Amino acid sequence: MTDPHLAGTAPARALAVIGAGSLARTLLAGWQRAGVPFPSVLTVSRTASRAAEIAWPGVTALSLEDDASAATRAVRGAGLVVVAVKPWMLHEVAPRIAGALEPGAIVVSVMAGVRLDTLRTALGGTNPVVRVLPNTPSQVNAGIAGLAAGAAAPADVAVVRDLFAALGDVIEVDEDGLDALTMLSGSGPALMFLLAEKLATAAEHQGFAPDQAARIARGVLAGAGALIAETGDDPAELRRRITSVQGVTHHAVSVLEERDLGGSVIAAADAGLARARELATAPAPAGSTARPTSPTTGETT
Ligand SMILES: NC(=O)C1=CN([C@@H]2O[C@H](COP(=O)(O)OP(=O)(O)OC[C@H]3O[C@@H](n4cnc5c(N)ncnc54)[C@H](OP(=O)(O)O)[C@@H]3O)[C@@H](O)[C@H]2O)C=CC1
Ligand SMILES: O=C(O)[C@@H]1CCC=N1
Repeated sequence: MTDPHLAGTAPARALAVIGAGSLARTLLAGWQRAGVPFPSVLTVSRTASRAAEIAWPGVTALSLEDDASAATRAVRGAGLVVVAVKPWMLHEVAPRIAGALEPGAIVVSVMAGVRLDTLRTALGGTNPVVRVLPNTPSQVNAGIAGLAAGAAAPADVAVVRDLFAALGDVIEVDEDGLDALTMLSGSGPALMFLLAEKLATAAEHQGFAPDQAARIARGVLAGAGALIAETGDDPAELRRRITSVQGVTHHAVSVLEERDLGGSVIAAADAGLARARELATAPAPAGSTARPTSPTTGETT
């Protein structure tokens, strides 16, 4: 009889997460919040300090620093394996897990850019592999994820779809669509947070104390998000309701339009798409082992 931890629906499967960084923690927090009852959850990080950060109740956190065979141990007995390391770490992770994957275990890659062909080859070519591109609001079950199924069997795709549906919306696309979604929905929350940061800076520029400026920015972003989520109304319509003829909003928005906000966002989307495509083959960027590298762009590593 098939071990129930290796087959069936997502909640029935033992889960291994390779990587314990920002996205791994986001996903685990979202699944815990949604009450997805995995029979067991193991994570693997490079360092013991990172493992300590994710050793939550119900999570066994292993590290390569403590145990060089941690990745192999984690995937043995797992019916679901989520690979959540930086794209340029795949070459180091794949040899550790390829030979240890259980027959039929579904591998979910959340790595930006890395193509299904590359993943299948690196992992030995026998396990089903599905790519998913989640975002950090998944932590509060308000995420949006792209899913590219490739050649995976419909039953396996359904398991992965259900898993990410617990974290929010799931859009099924081909791999080119997934590369585009990497910036649009994967990085999208960062654009919104950047806008909130700029709003706080503008508030300070106009004389508000830093704590008041932060409250203003947070309140505006949270309030606008709640309004669009709860009403389901079109963002253009919600904006119109704020914009009086020749009023304050009209004047403020005109400044952004004159400076081509729309063109800037399209250019940002194009730059993100180009980088996602580059990540398919790119080596690690310089300084990528130290984190954070930049207070301006705020990379995690
Ligand atoms: N952050 C986001 O919003 C999104 C990220 N992604 C993708 O998710 C992936 C992870 O991103 P993110 O979580 O932000 O990155 P982080 O740098 O925060 O996390 C990467 C994790 O990988 C671990 N790691 C590195 N090498 C190994 C190894 N050989 N074996 C096991 N674990 C290892 C690191 O361990 P240690 O900390 O100990 O070094 C760290 O815990 C990336 O591929 C990214 O493209 C996709 C969508 C959104
Ligand atoms: O910045 C990155 O590369 C990852 C993918 C999308 C969001 N974070």
